Parts: sequence; structure tokens; C-alpha cells
Amino acid sequence: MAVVALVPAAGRGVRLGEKLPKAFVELGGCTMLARAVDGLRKSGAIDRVVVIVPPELVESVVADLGRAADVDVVGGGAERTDSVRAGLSAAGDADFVLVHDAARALTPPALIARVVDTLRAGSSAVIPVLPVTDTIKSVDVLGAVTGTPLRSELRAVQTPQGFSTDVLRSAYDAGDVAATDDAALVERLGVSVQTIPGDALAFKITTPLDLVLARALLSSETALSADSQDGN
Ligand SMILES: Nc1ccn([C@@H]2O[C@H](COP(=O)(O)OP(=O)(O)OP(=O)(O)O)[C@@H](O)[C@H]2O)c(=O)n1
Ligand SMILES: C[C@](O)(CO)[C@H](O)COP(=O)(O)O
Repeated sequence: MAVVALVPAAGRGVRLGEKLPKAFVELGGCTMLARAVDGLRKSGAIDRVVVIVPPELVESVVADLGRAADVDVVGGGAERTDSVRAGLSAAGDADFVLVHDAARALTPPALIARVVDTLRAGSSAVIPVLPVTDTIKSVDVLGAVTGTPLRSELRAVQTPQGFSTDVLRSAYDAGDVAATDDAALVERLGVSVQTIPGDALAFKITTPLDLVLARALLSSETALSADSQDGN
């Protein structure tokens, strides 16, 4: 059963505020993108990787990462879902696809392997999650609180998110709907999405503070060699 990982890396990284598109920012001697691809390889669970990069960078990424036989490079789109859609069209006849943000560059390979194991065990859609530690409020456009969802029922969602390829293709074929993750599109089909424990190290590098944390973790071997963090 072949597994292809799609790595959306075509974002601009506006919130990070670096000069380069975020996936190409240096993190411990290589780019975030190269580190994310390395983690996928180290999981031992992935057959091929499709990286989705800003269209103007396709050529240079092909010359770099794309020389490896197990990596394909395609151009992305304006929204994350446009980029995933482009990657999906290059996934070929894979049985399973993982969608994994380049921005989650420190994701432990063991978490990636657990997502694939859960797919192989029969789930059609799998997402790693962590309990939420802050209280979450909903608010209206003026900032007034409209509700307080029960925290025990909330989870923070990470990547890689894993799917049977047919299921993810059906979700994307169902229309061009805005969504901040791929599982949301699958939920709209009525397909059950299974959660598994995520890992604190799979955090998304979004802001300058996240980048400081990622660089500090890379200089602290113990933090990164720990098996699992907070993944209950
Ligand atoms: N049009 C887009 C937007 C995002 N992504 C990718 O999706 C992942 C998660 O997105 P995010 O962390 O929000 O990255 P950016 O969109 O680059 O961040 P920002 O919103 O701050 O610009 C990243 O690996 C990003 O490169 C993508 O491939 N194509
Ligand atoms: C897919 C995701 O990483 C799950 O948490 C997240 O929704 C991506 O959101 P972003 O706004 O593109 O960072």
C-alpha cells in the first residue's frame, strides 16, 4: 500500500515576517522544507514526497530537493487548499496521502509513522491532536464574547493529516470551499475523522517567537530526542 506525503510549502510566511517565503527560512543549517522532508523520510513510512512551493521557486527546488528519486516538486496556489489540490494531482495512484505543513519542521518521525499505522489499521482519515490549554472564546465582529465552548471537547490540530487517497480526492472534488485544514473538507463528506495523540514538537512555526523556540530546541539535543511530548 503506497503512501505519498504532500508538503505544502507555498505560503509567504507573512506572520513570520522574514524576507524569504517561510519554508525557505534557515533552521539549524537547512531550510524548514528540507527538515520537514527529512522527518518524513526518517519515519520509514513514506514512499514518495510531493513538495508544493511558490511557482517562481519550482526550478530552484527541483535543482535542490527534486534531484532525489523520491521527491517531486510542483507549484502551489494562493490559498493552502489550492496548494494541496496541486499536490494531490501529482500523488498518482498512492493508496494513502499525508498532508504535512513544511512549517511543522520539527515533527517527530514517530508521529508520522503513527498516522500511517492508523491508516493501515483501517481509518480513512487521521489527524494528530493535542488538548487545548487556554480557554477559548467565540467573539463577534466588535470583539464581544458570544460563547465559551467546553474546553474538554476542544483539540488543537496538527499535521501530518492522513487520508485514503480516494477520500481526500472526493473531498477536494466536492467543491472549492474555504477550510483551514484538510480534515474539515473530509468532515463535510460525512466521513469519520479519527484523532490520535499529537506531539508538542509538531508545533507550527508561525510567528517570530515560534522560530526562536524551534532554533533553541535544535540546539538542545535532549528536547528533540525525547520520544513524545504532551501527546495524550
Ligand atoms: N498558499 C499557501 C499557503 C500556505 N501553504 C503552506 O501551508 C503550511 C501552513 O501554512 P502557514 O503556516 O499559515 O504558512 P503561511 O501561509 O506561509 O503563513 P502566513 O499566513 O503567516 O503567511 C505552510 O507550510 C505553508 O507554506 C501553502 O502551501 N500554500
Ligand atoms: C493545517 C493546520 O496546520 C492544522 O492546524 C492549520 O490549520 C494551517 O493553518 P494556517 O493558517 O495555514 O497556518
